[in-house]
Amino acid sequence: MGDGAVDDNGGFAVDQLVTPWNLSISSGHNLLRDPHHNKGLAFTERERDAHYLHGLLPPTVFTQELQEKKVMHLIRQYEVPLQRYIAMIDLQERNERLFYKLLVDHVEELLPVVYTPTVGEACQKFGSIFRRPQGLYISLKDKGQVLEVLRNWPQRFIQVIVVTDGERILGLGDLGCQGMGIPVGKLSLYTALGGVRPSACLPITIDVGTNNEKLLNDEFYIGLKQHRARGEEYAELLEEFMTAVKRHYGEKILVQFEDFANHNAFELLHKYRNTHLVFNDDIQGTASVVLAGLLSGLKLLGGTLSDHTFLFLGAGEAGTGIAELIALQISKQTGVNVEEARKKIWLVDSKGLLVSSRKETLPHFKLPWAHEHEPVNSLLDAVKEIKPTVLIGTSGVGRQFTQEVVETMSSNNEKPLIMALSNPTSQAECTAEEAYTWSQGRAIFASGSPFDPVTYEDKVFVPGQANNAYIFPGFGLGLIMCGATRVHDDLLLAASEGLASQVTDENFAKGIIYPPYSCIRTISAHIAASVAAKAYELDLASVLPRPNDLVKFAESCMYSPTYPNYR
Ligand SMILES: NC(=O)C1=CN([C@@H]2O[C@H](COP(=O)(O)OP(=O)(O)OC[C@H]3O[C@@H](n4cnc5c(N)ncnc54)[C@H](OP(=O)(O)O)[C@@H]3O)[C@@H](O)[C@H]2O)C=CC1
Ligand SMILES: CC(=O)C(=O)O
Ligand SMILES: [Mg+2]
Repeated sequence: MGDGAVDDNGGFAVDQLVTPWNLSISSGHNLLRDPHHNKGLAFTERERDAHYLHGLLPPTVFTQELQEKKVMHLIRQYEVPLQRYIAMIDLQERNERLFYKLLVDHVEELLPVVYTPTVGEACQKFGSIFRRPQGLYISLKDKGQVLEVLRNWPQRFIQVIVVTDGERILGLGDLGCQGMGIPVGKLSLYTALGGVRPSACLPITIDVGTNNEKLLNDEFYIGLKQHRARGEEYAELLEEFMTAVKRHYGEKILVQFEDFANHNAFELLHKYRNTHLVFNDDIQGTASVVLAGLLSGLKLLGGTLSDHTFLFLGAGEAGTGIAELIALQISKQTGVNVEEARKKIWLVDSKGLLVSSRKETLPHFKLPWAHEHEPVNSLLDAVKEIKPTVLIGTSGVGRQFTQEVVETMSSNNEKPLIMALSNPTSQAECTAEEAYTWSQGRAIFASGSPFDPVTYEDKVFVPGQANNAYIFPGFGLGLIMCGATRVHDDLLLAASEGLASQVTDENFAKGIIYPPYSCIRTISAHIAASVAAKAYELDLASVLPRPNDLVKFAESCMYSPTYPNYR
């Protein structure tokens, strides 16, 4: 340091270059600031001796259970969901294991906080609640250097990437760079619900601009202030990203595409499904969770899948993805070809029922569903014409299942199965209360975001939560633990069967078609085992020899958030 370099600005002149050095082994103050190793007041006396912590903490020593009780008490005092979300993110950044302990032990209470619906609001207000950056941002400015950007991430051993470009965040539309809340939230579920180690999870947002004018005009917007790149410019950045990911992390890195707009989502899945271990949660994970609900729902409805008629409101990623998996399952069960099986499934988009006379103007992913029929413009008319036994909402638009729609479903069916899958809660096609009331307590109902139980004529109805969060953590764990190299549709069917197998007679007696989230770790282990078993059968697994008991193996692979003892 030369003469004159020192001033009152922290000891350095403002224009002096300084090396941001750090110690490599955490101890003392650094240990308390390291969220991966920090235990806060739970450091024991011995650990405080060994790691120079005396004086840096108040003298009391808490158990992890007491810490957990204290933080839950604190979080419950916040009435505004976003405050709870911020408290949880703060905890994650301060003490990662305590964060996951809370999430594992209070999953039903905290899922709506770190995931839908609150994560939607967090993304909308991301700029104002943004504290420390989470996840990795790759923008158009990084073109030509994506590999170098990946190398900046502190962890080298990564097993799962969840990536978004922010264009279709839940049913909230284009939130650009603020969509980062989604990969962060999804990956915290990978750990809490599926047991994948947090250090092996990498949330990524690809910023190619946004077409959200409000964000473009917001001086505090954190992303690129330009309209979205399309066509070749977009494809080139994604190609560079996918190549760099495989080069840096190897063949078996799982890439989960999340909340891309459908014009890119189908293309990316199609392009990379034969070269990478990729999976689109909105198309495939949603399909698997809904099929599981239908498989278990048949116990209440009666008949086989092929005895039913399905009508969707929304013919995008979720709608056509679910429809295709149902058709595949019907085809496998009955031996009819998939084209024939599709005839039991109808979809309505923003312009009405998909019918053959619209074929000229439909994108490729809707074409298989343009059946022979007169044009039908409204959902209500479609319900009257098609007489579905199952009605599924994947439109991203709230309150489309009107009283008349639900009443028509109920007059055609003793037990109408109604799923309002759109997220967050504001976009649900109907509420649980509406479904039970308008069907006079006869509907079997599930929604994408959670609803509280409803009392109708003195009877309590517990709605199911048909959310891909049931599937992707266990599905990903299954792929990782057997070293799968590609995702095959049969693995999705296996995941559905794994989930459906976890619904108990006690659940059925209450009219529930999904098992409670409180058992999610066991459920995930069964899903993982079912997926891995299928991967071994299809020769897609590379971890050999095949473990005999795949459920036990899955459980043994799961991360535990209990504190370790430090030497
Ligand atoms: N519960 C869960 O696990 C999941 C829920 N979702 C939710 O599903 C919703 C849709 O997602 P996704 O499929 O990816 O979105 P897409 O944008 O791919 O598809 C939306 C579809 O809804 C149609 N639509 C929009 N408005 C209307 C309307 N007023 N009437 C009829 N149809 C309409 C669109 O029609 P058009 O094609 O004509 O534009 C399109 O076909 C989102 O809210 C998302 O949060 C998604 C994945 C998982
Ligand atoms: C749940 C989910 O993936 C979605 O709403 O997009
Ligand atoms: Mg999604």
